[in-house]
Amino acid sequence: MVESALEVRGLRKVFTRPAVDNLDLTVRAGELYALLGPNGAGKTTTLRMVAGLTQPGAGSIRIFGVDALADPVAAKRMVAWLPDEPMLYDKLTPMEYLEFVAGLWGVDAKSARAKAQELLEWLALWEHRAERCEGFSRGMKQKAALAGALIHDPKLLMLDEPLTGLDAAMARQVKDLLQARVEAGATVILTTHILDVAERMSDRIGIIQSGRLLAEGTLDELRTRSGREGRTLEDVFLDLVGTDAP
Ligand SMILES: Nc1ncnc2c1ncn2[C@@H]1O[C@H](COP(=O)(O)OP(=O)(O)OP(=O)(O)O)[C@@H](O)[C@H]1O
Repeated sequence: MVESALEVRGLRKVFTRPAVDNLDLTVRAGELYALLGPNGAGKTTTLRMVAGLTQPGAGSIRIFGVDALADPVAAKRMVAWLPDEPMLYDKLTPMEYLEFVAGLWGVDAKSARAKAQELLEWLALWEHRAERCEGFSRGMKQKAALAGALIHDPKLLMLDEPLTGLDAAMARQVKDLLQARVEAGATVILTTHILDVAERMSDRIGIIQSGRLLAEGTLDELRTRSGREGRTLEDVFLDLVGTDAP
């Protein structure tokens, strides 16, 4: 049986209204899972609960079998979370930033430097390794933050809108890196409003609306479910959620 990277059951979070409402999700180990939904559907809130950044009102979260609510420290060691507007220590160079983050995770200095070099090369930041991040473009900062999220080799990587605001070349670098992580055995969950990206990159897709799961499966399974064989993910998505833009 394939081990689940993530099992969310009956997850609930209420602010003034329910943002996540009795949500079930299953993400298999080693897949790239796209979590889609209209604005305000509850995607970020869900992933923030999985990352241990906000407490659910009800429900359970298991990460590689570990109960994330009962044992948050063990769960967090396996997880990386990249928000849509990540925070960077601007006064540091990317190399210093990565060494700093690696230190927080207890990665030894030699492995940290090797890993940092590998990530910065992947993301075309190696030639900027000695420059302070404060002079970086938004896309370069986003890539440096992604490298920081990967420095401890998380088994489960969750990214909120990782490609938004990136030009074509930078988006390609990030997509290639994520795909390489999946090929190396990691599990990736990303949210995106760019449905072409979800269509091309993901193994499976979950669509949520008003905090509830509308559908989950491969693109073909979603097509069959919505009676839209041969159609694009955009057609299927709009059918399932109604006319809301993604
Ligand atoms: N800290 C908060 N306080 C109050 N309401 C919140 C808070 N965070 C999120 N919400 C509300 O919860 C709902 C779900 O928001 P969330 O950010 O999870 O949606 P999303 O699917 O990620 O949306 P988007 O695609 O626009 O980023 C929204 O109605 C939002 O206004």
